[in-house]
Amino acid sequence: MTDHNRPFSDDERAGLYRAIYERRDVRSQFRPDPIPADVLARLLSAAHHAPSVGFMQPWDFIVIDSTEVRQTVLDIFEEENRKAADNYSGERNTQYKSLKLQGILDSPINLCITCDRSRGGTHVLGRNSIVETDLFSTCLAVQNLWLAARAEGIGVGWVSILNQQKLAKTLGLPEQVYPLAYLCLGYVSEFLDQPELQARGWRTRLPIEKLVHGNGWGQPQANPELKAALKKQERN
Ligand SMILES: Cc1cc2c(cc1C)N(C[C@H](O)[C@H](O)[C@H](O)COP(=O)(O)O)c1[nH]c(=O)[nH]c(=O)c1N2
Repeated sequence: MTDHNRPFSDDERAGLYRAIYERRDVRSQFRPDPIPADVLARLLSAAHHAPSVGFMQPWDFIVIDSTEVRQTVLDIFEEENRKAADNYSGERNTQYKSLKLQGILDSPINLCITCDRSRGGTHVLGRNSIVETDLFSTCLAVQNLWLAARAEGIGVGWVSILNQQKLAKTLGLPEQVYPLAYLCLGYVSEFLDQPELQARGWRTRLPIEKLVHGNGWGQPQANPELKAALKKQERN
């Protein structure tokens, strides 16, 4: 057996699940200390090893440390966030406005992960019927980076309350390049033990057994062993 085919040890497996369950979207707990270049390089490499349709690798990574650029993005956020608040009225509006939904200037690095929709030419293997597969692939790069960051003790916060055209212009993106994820990265004072939105009473995690169906939408999952095992998996 070659080395890379060896089974994961119990500790290795536990480490992977720990990163998955203890990963958090971070906005309030960033510390300003810089991320060393070799650590950032490991995160970017983890992202670059995500699966992609037809091995398209449609992503680019724009590493932003300029305060000026980050301030411009924060201004875009503030404008969009004011509009977003209008979706709620009464107590929910007050609650929405009390949420911190970005850490653009609190974090030392912002990272825009883009998707070049034309990479790989006019036809990419596997992207014949579902053209959005390039976007899906780029999301997987985001998740790889997010999990690797957690293992490195680095928090990541995704900021999507942004006008994409204004963001693209700020970053000088070519026409065919889509700003898929705007992320804030930095070491943190703590990782919360549950999603911040749940801790703040906005929304709770849905029970997994309600989300696992049988052989079609809405059909009950009949396997009692799976049902019992899912129940055991429930956590914050
Ligand atoms: C595509 C996308 C976009 C956003 C997010 C996530 C994703 C996947 N999330 C983070 C989101 O609120 C968070 O993931 C959930 O609340 C669950 O919390 P944990 O990630 O488990 O901590 C997020 N958070 C935030 O404060 N501002 C934002 O604009 C966004 N936007």
